[in-house]
Amino acid sequence: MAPPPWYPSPALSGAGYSAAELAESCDRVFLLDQRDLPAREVYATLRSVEEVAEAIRAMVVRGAPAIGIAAAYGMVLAARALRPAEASRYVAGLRAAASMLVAARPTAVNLSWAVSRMLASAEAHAHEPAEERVADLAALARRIHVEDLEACRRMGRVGAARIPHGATILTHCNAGALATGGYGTALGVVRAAAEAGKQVRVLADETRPYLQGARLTAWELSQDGIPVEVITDSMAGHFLRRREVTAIVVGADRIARNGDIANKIGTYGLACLAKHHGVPFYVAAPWSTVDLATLDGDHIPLEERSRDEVVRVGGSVLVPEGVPARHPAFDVTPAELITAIFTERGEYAAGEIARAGEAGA
Ligand SMILES: CSC[C@@H](O)[C@@H](O)C(=O)COP(=O)(O)O
Repeated sequence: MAPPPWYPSPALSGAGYSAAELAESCDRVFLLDQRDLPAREVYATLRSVEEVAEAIRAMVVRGAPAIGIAAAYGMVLAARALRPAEASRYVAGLRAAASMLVAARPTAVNLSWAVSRMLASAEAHAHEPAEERVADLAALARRIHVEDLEACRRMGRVGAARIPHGATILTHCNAGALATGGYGTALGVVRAAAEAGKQVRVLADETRPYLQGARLTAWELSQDGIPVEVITDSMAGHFLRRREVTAIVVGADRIARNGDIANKIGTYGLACLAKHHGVPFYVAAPWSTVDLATLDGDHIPLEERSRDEVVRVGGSVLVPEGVPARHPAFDVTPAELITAIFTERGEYAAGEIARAGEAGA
Protein backbone atom coordinates (compact mmCIF):
# COMPACT_ATOMS: atom_id res chain seq x y z
CA MET A 1 0.00 0.00 0.00
CA ALA A 2 1.21 3.51 -0.80
CA PRO A 3 1.99 5.66 2.22
CA PRO A 4 -0.96 7.82 3.35
CA PRO A 5 -1.08 11.61 2.90
CA TRP A 6 1.00 13.16 5.71
CA TYR A 7 -0.25 15.91 7.91
CA PRO A 8 3.11 17.20 9.05
CA SER A 9 4.74 16.94 5.66
CA PRO A 10 7.84 14.78 5.22
CA ALA A 11 9.72 18.03 4.70
CA LEU A 12 8.76 19.15 8.21
CA SER A 13 9.26 15.77 9.86
CA GLY A 14 12.47 15.07 7.97
CA ALA A 15 11.40 11.47 7.33
CA GLY A 16 9.74 9.64 4.45
CA TYR A 17 7.50 7.75 6.85
CA SER A 18 5.15 8.56 9.72
CA ALA A 19 4.04 6.50 12.71
CA ALA A 20 0.40 7.67 12.65
CA GLU A 21 -1.79 9.63 10.22
CA LEU A 22 -5.46 10.49 9.82
CA ALA A 23 -7.12 10.30 6.39
CA GLU A 24 -8.27 13.65 5.05
CA SER A 25 -11.83 12.28 5.09
CA CYS A 26 -11.39 11.49 8.84
CA ASP A 27 -12.69 7.95 8.35
CA ARG A 28 -9.42 6.02 8.64
CA VAL A 29 -6.24 6.04 10.68
CA PHE A 30 -3.01 4.79 9.11
CA LEU A 31 -0.35 3.29 11.35
CA LEU A 32 3.05 2.23 10.09
CA ASP A 33 3.14 -1.34 11.46
CA GLN A 34 6.32 -1.22 13.56
CA ARG A 35 6.15 -4.96 14.25
CA ASP A 36 7.11 -5.55 10.62
CA LEU A 37 10.08 -3.19 10.46
CA PRO A 38 12.71 -3.35 9.11
CA ALA A 39 11.58 -6.22 6.87
CA ARG A 40 8.47 -4.52 5.48
CA GLU A 41 7.15 -0.94 5.44
CA VAL A 42 3.40 -1.55 5.68
CA TYR A 43 0.67 0.83 6.82
CA ALA A 44 -2.25 -0.72 8.70
CA THR A 45 -5.61 0.92 7.94
CA LEU A 46 -7.91 1.24 10.96
CA ARG A 47 -11.56 2.23 10.71
CA SER A 48 -12.75 2.33 14.32
CA VAL A 49 -11.54 3.48 17.71
CA GLU A 50 -11.68 -0.13 18.89
CA GLU A 51 -9.18 -1.06 16.19
CA VAL A 52 -6.91 1.83 17.17
CA ALA A 53 -6.97 0.79 20.86
CA GLU A 54 -6.10 -2.79 19.91
CA ALA A 55 -3.27 -1.59 17.63
CA ILE A 56 -1.79 0.43 20.50
CA ARG A 57 -2.02 -2.57 22.83
CA ALA A 58 -0.48 -4.86 20.22
CA MET A 59 2.40 -2.43 19.53
CA VAL A 60 1.56 -1.74 15.88
CA VAL A 61 2.36 1.79 17.02
CA ARG A 62 4.54 2.35 20.10
CA GLY A 63 6.61 5.06 21.73
CA ALA A 64 5.03 7.47 24.21
CA PRO A 65 4.23 10.49 21.99
CA ALA A 66 3.27 8.32 19.00
CA ILE A 67 0.65 6.38 20.96
CA GLY A 68 -0.77 9.68 22.20
CA ILE A 69 -1.08 10.92 18.60
CA ALA A 70 -2.58 7.62 17.40
CA ALA A 71 -5.10 7.75 20.25
CA ALA A 72 -6.03 11.36 19.37
CA TYR A 73 -6.73 10.20 15.81
CA GLY A 74 -8.70 7.27 17.27
CA MET A 75 -10.92 9.77 19.11
CA VAL A 76 -11.74 11.34 15.73
CA LEU A 77 -12.94 7.94 14.46
CA ALA A 78 -15.06 7.59 17.61
CA ALA A 79 -16.58 11.05 17.07
CA ARG A 80 -17.33 10.23 13.45
CA ALA A 81 -19.11 7.02 14.44
CA LEU A 82 -21.23 9.05 16.89
CA ARG A 83 -22.12 11.70 14.31
CA PRO A 84 -25.92 11.43 14.52
CA ALA A 85 -25.91 11.32 18.33
CA GLU A 86 -27.36 14.18 20.37
CA ALA A 87 -24.90 15.97 22.68
CA SER A 88 -25.24 13.84 25.81
CA ARG A 89 -24.93 10.52 23.93
CA TYR A 90 -22.00 11.96 21.98
CA VAL A 91 -20.15 12.89 25.18
CA ALA A 92 -20.93 9.53 26.83
CA GLY A 93 -19.70 7.68 23.73
CA LEU A 94 -16.48 9.66 23.62
CA ARG A 95 -15.86 9.10 27.32
CA ALA A 96 -16.15 5.35 26.76
CA ALA A 97 -13.77 5.58 23.78
CA ALA A 98 -11.30 7.59 25.87
CA SER A 99 -11.31 5.00 28.68
CA MET A 100 -10.71 2.19 26.20
CA LEU A 101 -7.76 4.00 24.61
CA VAL A 102 -6.15 4.93 27.92
CA ALA A 103 -6.42 1.33 29.15
CA ALA A 104 -4.48 0.06 26.11
CA ARG A 105 -1.08 0.89 27.66
CA PRO A 106 -0.71 2.22 31.20
CA THR A 107 2.81 3.67 31.52
CA ALA A 108 3.20 6.39 28.88
CA VAL A 109 1.38 9.42 30.21
CA ASN A 110 1.32 11.00 26.74
CA LEU A 111 -1.54 8.64 25.95
CA SER A 112 -3.89 9.89 28.66
CA TRP A 113 -2.62 13.44 28.16
CA ALA A 114 -3.63 13.45 24.47
CA VAL A 115 -6.94 11.65 25.07
CA SER A 116 -7.90 14.03 27.92
CA ARG A 117 -7.18 16.99 25.69
CA MET A 118 -9.39 15.54 22.96
CA LEU A 119 -12.19 14.70 25.40
CA ALA A 120 -12.19 18.17 26.96
CA SER A 121 -12.52 19.73 23.52
CA ALA A 122 -15.28 17.27 22.52
CA GLU A 123 -17.24 18.13 25.68
CA ALA A 124 -16.84 21.86 25.06
CA HIS A 125 -18.15 21.54 21.47
CA ALA A 126 -20.77 18.82 22.03
CA HIS A 127 -23.64 21.13 21.00
CA GLU A 128 -22.16 21.98 17.60
CA PRO A 129 -23.51 20.41 14.40
CA ALA A 130 -22.23 16.84 14.00
CA GLU A 131 -19.92 17.55 11.03
CA GLU A 132 -18.32 20.46 12.85
CA ARG A 133 -17.67 18.36 15.95
CA VAL A 134 -15.68 15.88 13.87
CA ALA A 135 -13.81 18.59 11.98
CA ASP A 136 -12.87 20.38 15.23
CA LEU A 137 -11.55 17.18 16.79
CA ALA A 138 -9.58 16.31 13.65
CA ALA A 139 -7.98 19.76 13.70
CA LEU A 140 -7.02 19.32 17.37
CA ALA A 141 -5.58 15.82 16.78
CA ARG A 142 -3.46 17.13 13.92
CA ARG A 143 -2.34 20.03 16.13
CA ILE A 144 -1.24 17.56 18.82
CA HIS A 145 0.74 15.75 16.12
CA VAL A 146 2.49 18.81 14.75
CA GLU A 147 3.13 20.28 18.22
CA ASP A 148 4.95 17.09 19.15
CA LEU A 149 7.08 17.28 16.05
CA GLU A 150 7.96 20.90 16.81
CA ALA A 151 8.74 20.00 20.43
CA CYS A 152 11.10 17.26 19.21
CA ARG A 153 12.92 19.71 16.97
CA ARG A 154 13.31 22.21 19.81
CA MET A 155 14.44 19.65 22.40
CA GLY A 156 16.82 18.24 19.82
CA ARG A 157 18.58 21.60 19.60
CA VAL A 158 18.61 21.93 23.41
CA GLY A 159 20.21 18.49 23.80
CA ALA A 160 22.60 18.82 20.87
CA ALA A 161 24.35 21.66 22.70
CA ARG A 162 25.59 19.00 25.18
CA ILE A 163 26.89 16.63 22.52
CA PRO A 164 30.52 17.20 21.54
CA HIS A 165 31.94 16.71 18.06
CA GLY A 166 33.05 13.09 17.66
CA ALA A 167 30.62 11.77 20.31
CA THR A 168 29.49 8.18 20.60
CA ILE A 169 25.95 8.16 21.99
CA LEU A 170 24.48 5.05 23.51
CA THR A 171 20.69 4.84 23.32
CA HIS A 172 18.10 2.30 24.39
CA CYS A 173 14.82 1.30 22.77
CA ASN A 174 13.60 3.60 19.99
CA ALA A 175 12.99 7.23 20.80
CA GLY A 176 13.01 8.42 17.22
CA ALA A 177 10.60 9.58 14.51
CA LEU A 178 8.77 6.26 14.80
CA ALA A 179 8.06 6.88 18.50
CA THR A 180 6.88 10.49 18.10
CA GLY A 181 5.17 12.91 15.74
CA GLY A 182 8.46 12.85 13.80
CA TYR A 183 12.19 13.57 14.32
CA GLY A 184 12.34 11.93 17.74
CA THR A 185 13.38 12.76 21.30
CA ALA A 186 16.67 10.96 22.03
CA LEU A 187 17.23 10.48 18.30
CA GLY A 188 16.15 14.10 17.80
CA VAL A 189 19.19 15.07 19.89
CA VAL A 190 21.38 12.88 17.69
CA ARG A 191 19.83 14.32 14.52
CA ALA A 192 20.18 17.91 15.70
CA ALA A 193 23.84 17.32 16.59
CA ALA A 194 24.45 15.85 13.14
CA GLU A 195 22.58 18.75 11.49
CA ALA A 196 24.79 21.17 13.45
CA GLY A 197 27.77 19.62 11.66
CA LYS A 198 29.00 17.47 14.55
CA GLN A 199 30.32 14.03 13.81
CA VAL A 200 28.23 11.63 15.91
CA ARG A 201 27.80 7.87 16.02
CA VAL A 202 25.29 5.76 17.88
CA LEU A 203 25.48 2.51 19.78
CA ALA A 204 21.94 1.13 19.74
CA ASP A 205 21.04 -1.35 22.47
CA GLU A 206 19.02 -4.08 20.77
CA THR A 207 16.38 -3.78 23.57
CA ARG A 208 15.01 -7.21 24.40
CA PRO A 209 12.35 -8.47 23.99
CA TYR A 210 10.80 -6.24 21.30
CA LEU A 211 14.13 -5.27 19.77
CA GLN A 212 13.12 -1.66 19.19
CA GLY A 213 16.82 -0.68 19.12
CA ALA A 214 17.97 -3.37 16.71
CA ARG A 215 14.98 -3.06 14.39
CA LEU A 216 13.75 0.54 14.62
CA THR A 217 16.59 2.78 15.83
CA ALA A 218 19.02 1.11 13.44
CA TRP A 219 16.48 1.44 10.58
CA GLU A 220 15.85 5.15 11.21
CA LEU A 221 19.49 6.14 11.61
CA SER A 222 20.74 4.15 8.65
CA GLN A 223 18.15 5.93 6.47
CA ASP A 224 19.58 9.25 7.67
CA GLY A 225 23.15 8.17 7.06
CA ILE A 226 24.04 8.55 10.76
CA PRO A 227 26.55 5.84 11.75
CA VAL A 228 24.92 3.26 14.02
CA GLU A 229 26.07 -0.05 15.45
CA VAL A 230 23.74 -2.45 17.25
CA ILE A 231 24.88 -4.10 20.47
CA THR A 232 23.07 -6.56 22.70
CA ASP A 233 21.83 -5.04 25.95
CA SER A 234 24.43 -6.96 27.94
CA MET A 235 27.31 -5.30 26.05
CA ALA A 236 26.66 -1.76 27.28
CA GLY A 237 28.83 -2.10 30.42
CA HIS A 238 31.73 -3.36 28.36
CA PHE A 239 31.69 -0.35 26.05
CA LEU A 240 31.31 2.09 28.94
CA ARG A 241 34.25 0.53 30.76
CA ARG A 242 36.34 0.85 27.61
CA ARG A 243 35.45 4.58 27.51
CA GLU A 244 33.82 4.18 24.11
CA VAL A 245 30.64 6.00 25.17
CA THR A 246 30.51 9.81 25.42
CA ALA A 247 26.93 10.05 26.70
CA ILE A 248 23.78 7.99 27.12
CA VAL A 249 20.60 9.62 25.74
CA VAL A 250 17.18 7.99 26.18
CA GLY A 251 13.53 8.99 25.94
CA ALA A 252 10.90 8.64 28.67
CA ASP A 253 7.35 7.39 29.03
CA ARG A 254 6.59 9.36 32.16
CA ILE A 255 8.47 11.91 34.25
CA ALA A 256 7.21 12.07 37.83
CA ARG A 257 7.02 15.20 39.94
CA ASN A 258 10.32 14.47 41.70
CA GLY A 259 12.16 13.88 38.40
CA ASP A 260 12.16 10.06 38.47
CA ILE A 261 11.45 8.70 35.00
CA ALA A 262 9.94 5.51 33.58
CA ASN A 263 11.37 4.24 30.32
CA LYS A 264 11.90 0.96 28.49
CA ILE A 265 13.03 -1.94 30.67
CA GLY A 266 16.82 -1.82 30.89
CA THR A 267 17.10 1.97 31.18
CA TYR A 268 17.71 1.87 34.95
CA GLY A 269 20.67 -0.47 34.55
CA LEU A 270 22.19 1.88 31.97
CA ALA A 271 21.80 4.84 34.33
CA CYS A 272 23.64 2.92 37.09
CA LEU A 273 26.42 2.07 34.66
CA ALA A 274 26.65 5.68 33.53
CA LYS A 275 26.99 6.86 37.13
CA HIS A 276 29.69 4.29 37.86
CA HIS A 277 31.68 5.31 34.79
CA GLY A 278 31.18 9.08 35.11
CA VAL A 279 29.33 9.29 31.79
CA PRO A 280 26.42 11.77 31.45
CA PHE A 281 22.96 10.21 31.39
CA TYR A 282 20.47 12.42 29.55
CA VAL A 283 16.70 12.08 29.11
CA ALA A 284 14.94 13.81 26.19
CA ALA A 285 11.16 14.16 26.36
CA PRO A 286 8.41 16.61 25.43
CA TRP A 287 6.57 18.37 28.23
CA SER A 288 3.57 16.09 27.53
CA THR A 289 5.61 13.32 29.21
CA VAL A 290 5.80 15.26 32.49
CA ASP A 291 3.19 14.14 35.02
CA LEU A 292 3.19 16.46 38.01
CA ALA A 293 0.27 14.52 39.52
CA THR A 294 2.49 11.46 40.05
CA LEU A 295 4.72 12.11 43.04
CA ASP A 296 7.63 9.81 42.23
CA GLY A 297 8.70 6.75 40.29
CA ASP A 298 7.17 4.35 42.81
CA HIS A 299 3.74 5.70 41.84
CA ILE A 300 4.18 5.26 38.07
CA PRO A 301 2.09 2.32 36.77
CA LEU A 302 4.50 -0.08 35.07
CA GLU A 303 3.08 -2.25 32.34
CA GLU A 304 3.64 -6.00 32.74
CA ARG A 305 3.27 -7.73 29.37
CA SER A 306 2.83 -11.35 28.39
CA ARG A 307 5.62 -13.86 29.16
CA ASP A 308 5.18 -15.12 25.58
CA GLU A 309 6.92 -11.99 24.33
CA VAL A 310 10.01 -12.99 26.34
CA VAL A 311 10.07 -16.71 25.70
CA ARG A 312 9.52 -16.53 21.93
CA VAL A 313 11.93 -15.01 19.42
CA GLY A 314 10.66 -15.15 15.86
CA GLY A 315 9.04 -18.57 15.60
CA SER A 316 11.28 -20.23 18.21
CA VAL A 317 10.52 -20.90 21.86
CA LEU A 318 13.64 -20.22 23.95
CA VAL A 319 12.51 -21.32 27.40
CA PRO A 320 11.56 -24.86 28.48
CA GLU A 321 7.82 -25.37 28.63
CA GLY A 322 6.29 -24.64 32.01
CA VAL A 323 9.19 -22.42 33.18
CA PRO A 324 7.84 -19.03 34.20
CA ALA A 325 9.16 -15.82 32.68
CA ARG A 326 8.61 -12.19 33.61
CA HIS A 327 8.04 -9.22 31.33
CA PRO A 328 7.97 -5.82 33.00
CA ALA A 329 7.95 -3.53 29.95
CA PHE A 330 9.37 -0.47 31.78
CA ASP A 331 11.57 0.39 34.73
CA VAL A 332 12.11 3.50 36.83
CA THR A 333 15.32 5.52 36.84
CA PRO A 334 15.62 7.73 39.93
CA ALA A 335 16.19 11.44 39.50
CA GLU A 336 19.63 11.32 41.15
CA LEU A 337 21.00 9.22 38.28
CA ILE A 338 19.87 11.69 35.61
CA THR A 339 22.37 14.33 34.52
CA ALA A 340 19.76 16.49 32.76
CA ILE A 341 16.36 16.36 31.10
CA PHE A 342 16.02 18.01 27.67
CA THR A 343 12.57 19.36 26.82
CA GLU A 344 11.21 21.81 24.26
CA ARG A 345 11.25 24.42 27.05
CA GLY A 346 14.94 23.95 27.79
CA GLU A 347 17.29 21.81 29.85
CA TYR A 348 16.49 20.97 33.48
CA ALA A 349 18.04 19.09 36.35
CA ALA A 350 15.60 16.25 37.15
CA GLY A 351 14.93 17.78 40.57
CA GLU A 352 13.83 21.06 38.95
CA ILE A 353 10.93 19.56 36.98
CA ALA A 354 8.16 20.30 39.49
CA ARG A 355 9.21 23.91 39.96
CA ALA A 356 9.56 24.43 36.20
CA GLY A 357 6.14 22.86 35.60
CA GLU A 358 4.45 25.01 38.20
CA ALA A 359 6.10 28.15 36.87
CA GLY A 360 4.80 27.17 33.40
CA ALA A 361 8.49 27.37 32.48
C1 LIG B 1 10.10 9.10 22.38
S1 LIG B 1 9.69 7.58 22.93
C2 LIG B 1 10.19 7.35 24.61
C3 LIG B 1 9.74 6.05 25.09
O1 LIG B 1 8.40 5.86 24.75
C4 LIG B 1 10.59 4.90 24.55
O2 LIG B 1 11.89 5.05 25.01
C5 LIG B 1 10.02 3.61 25.04
O3 LIG B 1 10.31 3.15 26.12
C6 LIG B 1 9.00 2.98 24.18
O4 LIG B 1 8.51 1.79 24.68
P1 LIG B 1 7.52 0.94 23.77
O5 LIG B 1 7.19 -0.24 24.63
O6 LIG B 1 8.27 0.60 22.52
O7 LIG B 1 6.31 1.81 23.53
